[in-house]
Amino acid sequence: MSVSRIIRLPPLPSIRDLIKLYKLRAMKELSQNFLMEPRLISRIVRSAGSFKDCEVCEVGPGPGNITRSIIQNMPSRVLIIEKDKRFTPSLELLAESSPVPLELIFGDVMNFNLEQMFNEDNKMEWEDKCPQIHLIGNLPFNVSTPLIIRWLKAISERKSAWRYGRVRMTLTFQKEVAERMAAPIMTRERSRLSVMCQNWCRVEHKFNIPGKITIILFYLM
Ligand SMILES: C[S@@+](CC[C@H](N)C(=O)[O-])C[C@H]1O[C@@H](n2cnc3c(N)ncnc32)[C@H](O)[C@@H]1O
Repeated sequence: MSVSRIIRLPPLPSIRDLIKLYKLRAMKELSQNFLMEPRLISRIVRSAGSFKDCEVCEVGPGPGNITRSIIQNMPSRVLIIEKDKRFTPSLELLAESSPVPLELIFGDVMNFNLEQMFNEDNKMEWEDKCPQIHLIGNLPFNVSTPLIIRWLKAISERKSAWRYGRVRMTLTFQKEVAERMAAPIMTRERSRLSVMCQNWCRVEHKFNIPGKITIILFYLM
């Protein structure tokens, strides 16, 4: 007998319907832009690897489209950090129907310390295997680059989420920025950003999304 590896969510209105119902227009001034294609969303989540029994923290869930797919991949717990309170009803609805604990935090991820956010039982020694914790997010470009620089500093100090060990991250970046992050030595794209990222992480370019977005998985060295 084959066992399904995807959790089925109870029937929920589609994200498209929720956006209409709660008038969640993407605000261009906040660089908001929602991914609507289910196959693309599930490809992003799959590219992060297995979430089974992991604590997953998603930054910038918006109406919750990536969040739904994360939940379906059987994590032990999901934390979401969102700046824009307009998404409250849509995210609360998802939290109510989620078969795994889903905790909403409203705030700016740039001011957020992930030091106490995860289960102490998931803590690993740095040299040991990666902990069952994953960070994921499709953030606006004006946030994702300063955020990764901030997180690289936290990694170097083994602070914030990296107090729990070599926590993996799957994030989206503007294509040109991603190319610089992943650039091998002696290439045109090689830059200070390449050195900073690759000093601390194994940078894996996963795939490009039409519209100049690139998915990058960071494994820590
Ligand atoms: C590009 S949209 C992506 C929405 C959704 N995850 C998707 O992929 O369709 C970025 C999301 O990040 C949120 N956001 C932007 N800046 C943020 C910040 N500093 N802290 C937390 N969330 C932020 C926005 O409100 C928005 O919901």
